[in-house]
Amino acid sequence: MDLKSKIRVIPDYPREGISYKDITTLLRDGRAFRYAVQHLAGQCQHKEADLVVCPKARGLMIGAPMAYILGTGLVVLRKPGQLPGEVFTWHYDVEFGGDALEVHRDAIEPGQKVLVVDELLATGGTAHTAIKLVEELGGEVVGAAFLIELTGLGGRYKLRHYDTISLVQYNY
Ligand SMILES: O=P(O)(O)OC[C@H]1O[C@H](OP(=O)(O)OP(=O)(O)O)[C@H](O)[C@@H]1O
Ligand SMILES: Nc1ncnc2[nH]cnc12
Repeated sequence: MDLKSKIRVIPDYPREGISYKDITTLLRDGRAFRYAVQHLAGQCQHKEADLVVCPKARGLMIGAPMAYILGTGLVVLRKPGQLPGEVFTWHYDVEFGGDALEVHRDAIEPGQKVLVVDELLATGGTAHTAIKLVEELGGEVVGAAFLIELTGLGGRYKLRHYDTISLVQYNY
């Protein structure tokens, strides 16, 4: 299936110069959604991860069904102030500006094998933060998987010490 044809590209959103990759058009197409998640999960099966860890909002849209297919647990990284338990916080920069993510301190057991999943890899700031949070808690990152990769923004280099896969690539 041509997944690229299911993703809507919106120029100059959320601000001038950003070419926004809108996955809502893929998500509302049942066949495309299932195909994308099954294919990404298929490429990660051999990792034998214990957990999928994904950043809030759009990462969860891909990470949750991936975890379901892989039979792993699911840990969600949230914006500050949205997790009720004791948290660990990490600040980072993204294509659209700065941000921070939090994880529950007891969400990952030392030695657990973790697959980081997000819908899109751009600068790699978000995924790198996810990796740092996992490692801070003693987890072992066995790979990073993305639906979309923007190849011109250096994300893959930022994650160069980790096995990184993506289903659909754009230069920018
Ligand atoms: O590689 P990066 O430069 O870090 O960019 C990629 C991140 O940007 C988007 O998240 P966003 O912060 O817009 O949040 P959302 O998922 O909550 O919409 C996207 O979902 C990735 O997590
Ligand atoms: N160009 C882009 N399109 C959609 N989501 C993004 N997150 C970071 N960069 C993005």
